Amino acid sequence: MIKQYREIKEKYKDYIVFFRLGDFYEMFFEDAHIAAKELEIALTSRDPENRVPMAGVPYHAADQYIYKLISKGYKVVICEQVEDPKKAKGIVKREVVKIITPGTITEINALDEKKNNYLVCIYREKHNFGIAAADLMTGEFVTTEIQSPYPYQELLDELSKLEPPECLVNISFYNDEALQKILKTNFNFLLTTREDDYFNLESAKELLLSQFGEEQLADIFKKTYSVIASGACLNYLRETQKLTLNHINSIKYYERNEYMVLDISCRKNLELTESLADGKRYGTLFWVLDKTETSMGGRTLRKWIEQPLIDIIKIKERQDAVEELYNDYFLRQELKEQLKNLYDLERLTGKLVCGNVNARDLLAIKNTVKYFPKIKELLARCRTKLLVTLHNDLDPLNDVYEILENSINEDPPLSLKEGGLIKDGFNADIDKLRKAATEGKSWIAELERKERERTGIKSLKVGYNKVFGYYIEVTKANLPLVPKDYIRKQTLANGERFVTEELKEYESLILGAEEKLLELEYEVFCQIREKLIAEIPRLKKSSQVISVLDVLLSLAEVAACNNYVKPELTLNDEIHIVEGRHPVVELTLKDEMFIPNDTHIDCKDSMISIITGPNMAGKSTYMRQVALIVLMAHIGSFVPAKSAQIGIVDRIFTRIGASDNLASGQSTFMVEMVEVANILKNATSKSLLILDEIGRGTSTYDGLSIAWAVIEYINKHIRAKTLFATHYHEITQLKKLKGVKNFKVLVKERGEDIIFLRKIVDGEADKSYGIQVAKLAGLPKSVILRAQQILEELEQHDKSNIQTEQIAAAEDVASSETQLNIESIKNEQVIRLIKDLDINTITPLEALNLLYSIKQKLI
Ligand SMILES: Nc1ncnc2c1ncn2[C@@H]1O[C@H](COP(=O)(O)OP(=O)(O)OP(=O)(O)O)[C@@H](O)[C@H]1O
Repeated sequence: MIKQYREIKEKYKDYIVFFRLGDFYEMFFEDAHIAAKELEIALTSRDPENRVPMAGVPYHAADQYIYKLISKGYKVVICEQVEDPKKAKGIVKREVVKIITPGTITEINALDEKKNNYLVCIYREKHNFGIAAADLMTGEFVTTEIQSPYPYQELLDELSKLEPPECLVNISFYNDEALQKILKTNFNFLLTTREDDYFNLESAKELLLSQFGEEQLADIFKKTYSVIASGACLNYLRETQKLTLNHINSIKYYERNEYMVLDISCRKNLELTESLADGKRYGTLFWVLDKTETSMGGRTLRKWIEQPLIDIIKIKERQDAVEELYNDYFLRQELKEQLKNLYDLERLTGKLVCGNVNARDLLAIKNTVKYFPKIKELLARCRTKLLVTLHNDLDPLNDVYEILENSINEDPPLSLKEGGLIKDGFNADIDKLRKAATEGKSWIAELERKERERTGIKSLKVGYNKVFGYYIEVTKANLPLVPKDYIRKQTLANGERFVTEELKEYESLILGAEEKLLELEYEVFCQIREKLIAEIPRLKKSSQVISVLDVLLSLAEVAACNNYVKPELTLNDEIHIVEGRHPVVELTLKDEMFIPNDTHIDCKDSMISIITGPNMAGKSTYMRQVALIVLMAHIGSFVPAKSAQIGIVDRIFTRIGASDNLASGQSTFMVEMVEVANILKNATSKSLLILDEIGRGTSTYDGLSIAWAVIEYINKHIRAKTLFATHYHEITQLKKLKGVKNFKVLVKERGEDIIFLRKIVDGEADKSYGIQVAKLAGLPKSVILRAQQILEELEQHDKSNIQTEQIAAAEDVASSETQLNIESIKNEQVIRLIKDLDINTITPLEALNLLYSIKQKLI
């Protein structure tokens, strides 16, 4: 066994080998050490001398252990026991049946159902990147390309959208240390590498053709880098997956400019799907908007949030559908009631194609499609375009329901080899077998009764032995009564044994019934599965309809529960929000009421809002709220406001807070500047910029100058709608520029304390109130007092500096006088030199030297 293990390990060096042994998976040597440490399980040994360290996990609980290892970046190979045909019966060998890496997890139950699990493949050639992403569970396969002089940022943006657990890259890409560092510091995925020749255009084309067919590929084949990445991605899947990849049957090329661009820091800062605090869902926009009933709806909503639309027509279609569901309370609740019953049809369909569905999965499919006719009936009441399309596209799948309803047992076992899968009445042979197996004995008793009656032999009995099987025994005295159709089998001392055609037929049924029943049930199950596989395109289409419907219902429900309003979308580059609120903060505030605020920005007179105000006043909340409202409007959602007019925005950029990125070797300030540089490089007049305290990571004057220059640059060159929060009060002087306006957050002073009013009004703040905020935060009294003292001294110092400046200015005047005195001194020295001069005796050389000396004195 250890020999087999070593052989497999030799081939799969970087993997943890799960070796099946009866009811356990065992791991040996180094794998055992890793498993014991990472899974917190006991490390034992296989032999008494402790030479073979071993760790084991139970077979039925293996999923969760595998998931734990995979989420820590390990790769796993599963080996199952199979009979070795070359060896004597009973001897088993182990075969690799599955390779699991973070991007190719297919059946792990512990996975987040509301998240796609992509294997992403990146092919890089100079500044060109091909990206392909496959989700094995849903069968989704998408690809795109990046070709730009500044591709790193765009690559990061794309990856942050896909959030893959594993990335396959070509080796020369991997060898680029700078890029590798950027990837490693920004993401937590497993980087898998393959040699460059793995990324080959010609073999990629061949592979793609065999997977997707010519029709789908005509346009994609024009995108060389996409083709190479897609081919390598597919190759890797084939390499790692023993199961079929038939469910990956469509490929989509997406243009990145179909969606609003949200860069990586924007996704993080706005806490779209993961909170800044702990990476969890609580406190994010997704958390607020997710009232979906199905996992597939949850995944779709997540995608909508991560990819807001920019096509106003498509957004309005979504909005109108949300509005209809918002207005019709009863329809909404009735539809939600239906959706509550549905299973994850998208993933079930994925499993179906992989060929690894069990009877319970088929039952789940049946119990999902069962509700489709009712959902379709409810949708028939809708009038808006998108809901009408959903109604038309929803296939009620009555035939699929019928097949499953008639065939699959209500409570089938997990295993496909234990029987109990198929309902009575579906297949006559199964019925017979089952009857024979379960009712064999009573059938024999019944036969005995029937034969006694027919022959009139009261002592006739049906018996069984291993040599002849079932027989009819008649005593000597009764032999004349034996009917003609009895076939003699054996003569005994006091009687004879017979068989009949009917008995022989039933005997074979009874004897092999159990075994045959299991075989036949499995066969019939496979036939039903094949029938369903043929219906996969219909199943897929309907699950897409349900996902979209679920999201629309969720958006309508959230809008109704949280008092949102339908924003008016425009193409006029203006944003007007009346009484806007932060969708997350308003739900998480405990003791305070959320104070709404207005926003009016455009590309002309109100292009840049400079917002000043004390710490904790609500500047960041306000700016994030504007960005979130704009983003929500672009996904088709209603927004937390009294009214809103939102002009279509191509990108939202945020630079918020100082996030240390020590692992990348970059200081806080450096990170900040890289982000600002990215914004200035990529923002357009259609973008929304949220800039919070730019420049605070360096000395006051440097920071102030940078902030100042950035605003001037945006105002002059980019002309993007901008919200700019700052503590540098000097910046407010920029209001003299056309398009720049000052706002402040109101606070009220009460004695030494301040009260936050959270209201944004025109004008500039006059004070920072930093010490009052520190006091609120609970800094020791002595520290607060000392801080106040220092502040006073500094302010005093500032005042005396001003006085010093005045004195200095006066001294300037004085020094100009001093300069005059020096002139006269110099003149005196020159006069003394000339006074001793005798014009008759001086040689030409002496005259020259004297002239030089005079010059020296005068300069
Ligand atoms: N409009 C509002 N209504 C009610 N509470 C609010 C509002 N805005 C902000 N808050 C509360 O005030 C807290 C601080 O707000 P925020 O972080 O936006 O302040 P800030 O001005 O950006 O502070 P700093 O300058 O220190 O970063 C928030 O966590 C929130 O609890």
